[in-house]
Amino acid sequence: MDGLVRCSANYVPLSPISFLERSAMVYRDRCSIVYGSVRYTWRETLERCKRLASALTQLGISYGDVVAALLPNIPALYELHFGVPMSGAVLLTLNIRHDSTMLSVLLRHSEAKVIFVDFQFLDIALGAIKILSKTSTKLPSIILVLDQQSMHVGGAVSNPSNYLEYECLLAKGKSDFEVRRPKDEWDPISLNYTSGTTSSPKGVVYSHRGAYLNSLAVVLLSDMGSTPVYLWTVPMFHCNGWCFPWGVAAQGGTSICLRAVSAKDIFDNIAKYKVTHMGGAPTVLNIIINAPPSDRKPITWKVAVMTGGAPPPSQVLFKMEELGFAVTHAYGLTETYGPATVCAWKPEWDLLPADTRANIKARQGLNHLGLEEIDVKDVITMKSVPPDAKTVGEVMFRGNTVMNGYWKDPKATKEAFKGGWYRSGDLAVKHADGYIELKDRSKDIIISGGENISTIEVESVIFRHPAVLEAAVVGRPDVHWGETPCAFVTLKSGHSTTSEEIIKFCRDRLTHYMAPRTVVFEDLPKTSTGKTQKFILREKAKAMGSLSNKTASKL
Ligand SMILES: Nc1ncnc2c1ncn2[C@@H]1O[C@H](COP(=O)(O)OP(=O)(O)OP(=O)(O)O)[C@@H](O)[C@H]1O
Repeated sequence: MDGLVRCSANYVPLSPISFLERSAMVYRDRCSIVYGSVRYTWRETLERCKRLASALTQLGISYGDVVAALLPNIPALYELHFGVPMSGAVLLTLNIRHDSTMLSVLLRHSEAKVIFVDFQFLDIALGAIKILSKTSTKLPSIILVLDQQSMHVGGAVSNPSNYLEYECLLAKGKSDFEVRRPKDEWDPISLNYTSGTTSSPKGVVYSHRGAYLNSLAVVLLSDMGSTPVYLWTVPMFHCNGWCFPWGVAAQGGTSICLRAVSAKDIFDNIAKYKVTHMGGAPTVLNIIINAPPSDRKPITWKVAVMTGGAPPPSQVLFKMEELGFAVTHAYGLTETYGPATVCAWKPEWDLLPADTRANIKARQGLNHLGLEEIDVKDVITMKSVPPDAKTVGEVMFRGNTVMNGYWKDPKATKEAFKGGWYRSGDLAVKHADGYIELKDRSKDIIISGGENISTIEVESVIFRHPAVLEAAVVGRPDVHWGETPCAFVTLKSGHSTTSEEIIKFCRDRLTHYMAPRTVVFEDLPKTSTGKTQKFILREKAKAMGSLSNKTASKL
């Protein structure tokens, strides 16, 4: 249209940096971060983040450089979510459960210039740098985070090799540093490697714009008003803590940081700080509902919990509500900045029986406000599947909260966006109300005698058995059926059962071909983001050999 202009008065690149700047004005003397006896206000957090950004530029960090962090959920990691982008750089949050070899692969691939290392993980980081040094001369500089709080609690923490220490680095920075804003809102703000559940981790690039939009979307979908109290039970290294470091800042909330997560810590901190919001994969919910009575404290106000990252069994949702938590179910991938859908709750469902409500809530729902569209499509024709709750297709996403692409991997990026949609690799059905329900990851689905078996469906039935703590189902190769369902089950402490009983329990509730034919009792291997590593279980099932060789092929 004639006469209209895009200029600095009406167009500013979106960036979550502005959330912090605003909160430092609006909520200046309110508490931003609590970590044991450490406390900051929003004014102090802005000042510390500016000092951090300034100090990084003094180290030679500039636009587009990667700055890595190997830190648990402590204040430094929260500050890096702002300080690094304020220096123009890209934040890479590394999984603290990686070993030196994996870390060296990610540091090489990302070309990180600096790495912030928690004192607990220094040996792992040094191991990674040693491996890197065999093939590269460009090694990241280490900034050691000594963590004052753990020094108080744990006693001796030293800095033997005199690495530059985090607080000393901040002291060198200027508090009046002029923040480097993104030149374009599509500029990268962070780099997140996927969990590596199904293959090697892939480097996913988030933009300032996407981070801004997803942060506001998670605030809205979790009903977060101003000044929430957020308990950090989601790892900030996973999809930037589902965008909550930025989202909580937008609302001037207080972050309660935790170095590690246990049932006791969760209940104690909820009670002590009157927590209003938290999040976690279904494994975290499982920790809560199975907490020993001595660790529990009554929940007498609404604590909103967002769950996602893996399918939450309806039984787990049911028990959480019984304890008084208000659970929101979201679904997404690293490639969608974490949460991308929400099982948006409708008031009329409140009147339904509790188990029906839990079944409804176990569905993954529809796109949140920040995402343009989600669909379940036939991968060949790209047509939407009918909303019949039966036809399975692939979940696909389109919108402003889908990644920019994979870091230094144009081929994989092109492949992921084939057909104009981001292809998730997840299989789902669509219900009559449009809500989607995940059935499996395409790599996990079992095909037995030509029939598809949703492992999520079988697992949710096993979960209902009173002795079962956790369950994962994989395909066991079979000469006759192709595959048969094989369940790996962890029992609750003090409980016992048999394979036959679990099989019968499933056969009473599922069509026979879906019920497991093998049951193994053991602890499930997990990624640090709480996902079961099914590839390890598949290897175990493969090693067992075919059942049909040994028994008559009768389902
Ligand atoms: N609410 C949910 N319900 C069911 N599954 C979920 C939910 N949220 C996430 N997931 C699963 O987690 C996957 C995304 O995981 P993430 O991006 O952390 O890494 P990953 O896919 O496990 O790792 P990799 O791609 O390296 O194998 C989704 O594709 C989906 O299978």
